[in-house]
Amino acid sequence: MPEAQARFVAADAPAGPLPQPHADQPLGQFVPVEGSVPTTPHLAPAPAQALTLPPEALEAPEAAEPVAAVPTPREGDPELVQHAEDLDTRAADQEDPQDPQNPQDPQDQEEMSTAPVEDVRQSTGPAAPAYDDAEREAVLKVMRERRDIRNGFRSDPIPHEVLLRVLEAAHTAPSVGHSQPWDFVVIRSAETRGSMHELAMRQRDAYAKSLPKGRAKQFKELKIEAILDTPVNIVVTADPTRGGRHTLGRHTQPQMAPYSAALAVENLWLAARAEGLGVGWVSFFDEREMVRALGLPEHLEVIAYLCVGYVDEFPDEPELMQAGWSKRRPLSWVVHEETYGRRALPGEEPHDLLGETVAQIRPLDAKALGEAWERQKRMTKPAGALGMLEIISAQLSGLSRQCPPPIPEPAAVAIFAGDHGVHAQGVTPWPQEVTAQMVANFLGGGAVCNAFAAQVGAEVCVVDVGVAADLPATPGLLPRKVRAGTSDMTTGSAMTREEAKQAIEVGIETARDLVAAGNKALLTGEMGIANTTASAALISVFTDADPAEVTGRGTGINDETLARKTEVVRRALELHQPDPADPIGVLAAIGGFEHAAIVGLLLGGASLRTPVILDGVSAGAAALVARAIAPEVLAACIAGHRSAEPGHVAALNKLGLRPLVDLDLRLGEGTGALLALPLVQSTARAMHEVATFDSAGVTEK
Ligand SMILES: Cc1cc2ncn([C@H]3O[C@H](COP(=O)(O)O)[C@@H](O)[C@H]3O)c2cc1C
Ligand SMILES: O=C(O)c1cccnc1
Repeated sequence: MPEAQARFVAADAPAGPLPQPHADQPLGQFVPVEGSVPTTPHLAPAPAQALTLPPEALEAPEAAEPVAAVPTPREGDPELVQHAEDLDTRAADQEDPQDPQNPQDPQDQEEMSTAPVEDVRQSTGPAAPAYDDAEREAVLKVMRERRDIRNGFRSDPIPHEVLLRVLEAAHTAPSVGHSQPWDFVVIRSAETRGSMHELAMRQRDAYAKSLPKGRAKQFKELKIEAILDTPVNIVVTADPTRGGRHTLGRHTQPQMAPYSAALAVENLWLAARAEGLGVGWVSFFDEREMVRALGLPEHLEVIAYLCVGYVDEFPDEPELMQAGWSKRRPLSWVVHEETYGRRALPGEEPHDLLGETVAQIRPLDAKALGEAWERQKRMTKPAGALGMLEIISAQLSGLSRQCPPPIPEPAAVAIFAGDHGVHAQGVTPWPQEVTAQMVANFLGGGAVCNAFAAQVGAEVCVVDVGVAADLPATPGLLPRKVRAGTSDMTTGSAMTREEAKQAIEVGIETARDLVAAGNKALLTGEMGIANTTASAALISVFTDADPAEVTGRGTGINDETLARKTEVVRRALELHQPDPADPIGVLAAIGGFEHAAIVGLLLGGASLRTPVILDGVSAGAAALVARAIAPEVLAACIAGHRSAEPGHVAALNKLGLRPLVDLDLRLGEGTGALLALPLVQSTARAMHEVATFDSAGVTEK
């Protein structure tokens, strides 16, 4: 039996002392038949009892919280998120007076600073005093509790003196060369607000049309402006000519004028919060259209259109977070020590992104898993009738620690693109330029993955992790090139170990970005002419299969080229003698940048407890590498489909993953994963929507 799919076997009880697997009741258990993936479910009669995982794949219920020490949340401070573990939970305290990292007086602060400071004037006497605790807390509180408000405005008028204080606060903002480039146009007339509302509605529609379906559904539920609901609207403009041509600090950075005006907006916003006034910043405007509609001088830039009014309440969290549109990024993701990429919070050692990610990967949660099996039993259907999909829904529950699990929508496919030095060995009939050309095609919406993504409502995110050609900046393209293609693995290492790690980190960061942006499922995709050669080499190492068994026809090659490709794989393995116990070494020797990035996407997804649907042979190869780095990564992995490449079958068998779709696809790009997405979503939806025998009054047998 493949190792990992043995995870999903029948057991007596979902929680408590972990039961032994029932060898004779393999519901949904994936049993490979003579080394090939079965095309029909090998389902035994449905067991009456719950299904669960073997002990090693389970996390004891009491250990459901992260093991690593997480700073305790501070009451009334829901917003700060320092570490990834907190992404979905609560914040940590930065200003705990007991915390030696947060000194109270400047003397301590000096002691905490380890950086050598050169040429600093010798200080005499005490430094200027800080605010006292209550004052500082008030300042931090207003920043924490400022909200962008769209809902719950009241029509109560704003007294002049209140509005004046708010505008005065805005007017004290810092500005480039003290140019004070802002103006504030206070709009109260219903007619003007009506015409602004119309402009915004048009842009809202245009934006909605541009969204993937999975997102558009969510967006439809969102209120994006309160132009008509608020008694006062304020237009904040910037005059880029104010102060004359020699404005200090604007010489090389002309954008400093609008930045300054944006700081005035923030001041206004904070002061408004302190007055109990809600502010909503509407950015659904064509700026020039608004300038004309409001009759503003043409040389002004519009920085903000603000809706201001009293509110029923200030929500604890951003409205977009409450709506599941996005998540807050932890502070630890964004603070770098000395150089970009050396992430460390003050007082902490810089942490390694890969190590940190691996440390956060946990097995499926036993409690949620048990609840899922219980719920499956109570749903109005014969036990086990949803076959493999019951297993997936239980996996989603265990992964998210929630039953029913969140419906994995919206979803995004990350297509990692890279080129391959081994292309020089004549392993594919296609020229290398096709990689870059297909990237352009993905971005233009003309590839198969685009059609499938549109059909299932997923976002397409293209990442250049190693394309040979320089790619022009294009919306939707993430430029993350580690190097312009790997080296030829038959003559040396494809990548250095450092490059392989860098590409893994690209994948981790892609997972972080997509999950923080609100995606609830990630899909793997790739583009790289010759990458099936690297996939075959990786799979051979991790499955111990002979290159002849796992090297396939890729884009479609004749027997002669297949024989050459197989020999190329064999030669590379002989040259490097890769050691599967050193997965990053293997990846560096014979992998591709896109394989490494997929490894990172899998690890990143697992660390964020977000399901990752695997596509074809390159994803299978990458999953083998990821599993060798962190075995529990499989908790997040769902095999989307089975590709026609023989290596893919070997990889899935070794991983113990059973594919959801089996249609002889041999394309890549994420196409197989995209086709599987609705199946994964359906199973979660069933958990939410299907009635139980009790609730529907259906008699049980
Ligand atoms: C037009 C075209 C579109 C593709 N889309 C995905 N692939 C797929 O084929 C390539 C790997 O096959 P091999 O190892 O044989 O070169 C990868 O780019 C993979 O994504 C394509 C290949 C081509 C030619
Ligand atoms: O199935 C795949 O993943 C595949 C097959 C051929 C070429 N590229 C990818």
